[in-house]
Amino acid sequence: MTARIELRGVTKRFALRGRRPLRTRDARGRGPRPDHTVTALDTVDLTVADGEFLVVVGPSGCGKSTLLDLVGGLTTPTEGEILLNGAPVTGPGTDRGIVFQQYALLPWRTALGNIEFGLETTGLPRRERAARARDHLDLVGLTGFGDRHPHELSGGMKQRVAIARSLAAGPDVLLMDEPFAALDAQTREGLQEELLRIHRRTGRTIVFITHGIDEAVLLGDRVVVLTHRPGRIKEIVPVELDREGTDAASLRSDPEFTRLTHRIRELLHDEVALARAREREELAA
Ligand SMILES: Nc1ncnc2c1ncn2[C@@H]1O[C@H](COP(=O)(O)OP(=O)(O)OP(=O)(O)O)[C@@H](O)[C@H]1O
Repeated sequence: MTARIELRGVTKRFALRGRRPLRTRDARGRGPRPDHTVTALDTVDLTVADGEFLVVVGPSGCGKSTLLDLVGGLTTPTEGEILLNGAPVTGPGTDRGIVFQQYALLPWRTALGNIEFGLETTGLPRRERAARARDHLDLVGLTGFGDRHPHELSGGMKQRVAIARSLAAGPDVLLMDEPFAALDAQTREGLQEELLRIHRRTGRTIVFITHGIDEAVLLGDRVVVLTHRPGRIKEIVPVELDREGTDAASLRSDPEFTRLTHRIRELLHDEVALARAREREELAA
């Protein structure tokens, strides 16, 4: 297995500036004591293989977005290190594309213009940029919509443009933070299939965050289940479904699909309850 991304003992703590300290217990349960930091992630070790589709699930506030931001170089670990292609991550780079829940498209630019935007810092000649943007518009199934502005596109189309923009810059890794969460169920299902197709065609490494257990099993080669905060790896569930030539509806009716969703739901159940209890404790403190 060639490692594309490696997290080694990654801990991330945030300072609670201008906020009441949390009252936390130490690892032995001693306390609670006032704590002026919040530990989002605690000693996370994780390797993502080249070309892998890795999905991360966990209760709200357990550090999923933090994990993605760290790999994206938008923030730095408090302890530990993150390697991309064997080299430490020191900041953002065109080798990683990020897609958020909100499309973050430029409203004054067309779909093609938005895709090209990601290429403007690459030094590619203009004509090549235009050709590459068009290829990626086709890749996400938006041929013919290149001249539309974001307000003329549906939510699903906007997210396709955002995915195309991220892919056009030729990243090794696509980081996706709940990219389909704001979409209606039908659009989401369409985009899930589209993303699987794109993954097959491009062989890119994808790290994908979701709250959807179905979505996790449908898309992931492995599903990482995080504990409640501070996020630690609770379990990594391998998904061995034969997706080749199978549509999402057939996959969903596969008994193995049901077994896997059940397993992940079980793993999450206690963590969600513990996360809620912690929220209540912190509010009351
Ligand atoms: N910049 C920051 N400053 C202080 N605390 C932060 C900061 N960013 C995140 N946190 C805290 O770190 C913890 C993890 O946040 P994060 O957004 O990574 O969780 P998440 O699992 O993505 O949550 P959700 O599922 O609700 O999106 C939370 O308690 C959050 O309040």
